[in-house]
Amino acid sequence: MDMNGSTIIVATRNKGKMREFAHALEFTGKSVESMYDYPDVPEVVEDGETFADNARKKAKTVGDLLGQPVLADDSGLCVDKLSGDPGVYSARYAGEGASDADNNTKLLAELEKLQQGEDTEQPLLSTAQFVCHLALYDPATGQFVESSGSVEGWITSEPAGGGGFGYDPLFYLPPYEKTMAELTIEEKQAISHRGAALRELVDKLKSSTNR
Ligand SMILES: O=c1nc[nH]c2c1ncn2[C@H]1C[C@H](O)[C@@H](COP(=O)(O)OP(=O)(O)OP(=O)(O)O)O1
Ligand SMILES: [Mg+2]
Repeated sequence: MDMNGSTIIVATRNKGKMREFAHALEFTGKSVESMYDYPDVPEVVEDGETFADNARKKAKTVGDLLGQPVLADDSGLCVDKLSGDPGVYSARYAGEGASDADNNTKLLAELEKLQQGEDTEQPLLSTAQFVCHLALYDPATGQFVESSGSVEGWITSEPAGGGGFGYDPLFYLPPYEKTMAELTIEEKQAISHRGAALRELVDKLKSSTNR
């Protein structure tokens, strides 16, 4: 994969993801661009059945349009007591155009419904995983380089923290006794699904260019 350009284009409009990519890719010395730098690129319909399908679709659609390598991230939250929901529907769990706050409210409502009738009220409602799939697509070759990562935690009924984005305030990490939203960006990067996927992708790119 030819990544010798001076920019890395990420096919996202999520400002929380953008912050994390800019931070994680700072070491490359390249500028990290998002779809806010390419306002004419249309929204890609995320109709895949898996995170991988959606990540590939976003990278390929935007990469073919711009004629440059493009990185895409498809990610979400899989909650065990909800049989893996919201999964690939995480961004629109509370409906099309839902805000993070709307989605968080919906998630707690669904889990609290399941708790009705239980006499013990405890804040940790279910185990859950954040999952991230990355796809880097080069239109010059039609090739993809892909990676993925996940992190295990609990959904808490007591939201906390102002960092991160999305479901982070509800994602409790017992080893830290904190939610993901209470971690610094460095701490989140070190343990998160996206951090793990990014490290795997960078390793793959390094070993392919050193061959
Ligand atoms: O680290 C995370 N911390 C908290 N929440 C997260 C995280 N990572 C993904 N999530 C949630 C946010 C959104 O509800 C969905 C991603 O949906 P996803 O389609 O991949 O992203 P998006 O629509 O926000 O932006 P875009 O498609 O332009 O990259 O999962
Ligand atoms: Mg999306």
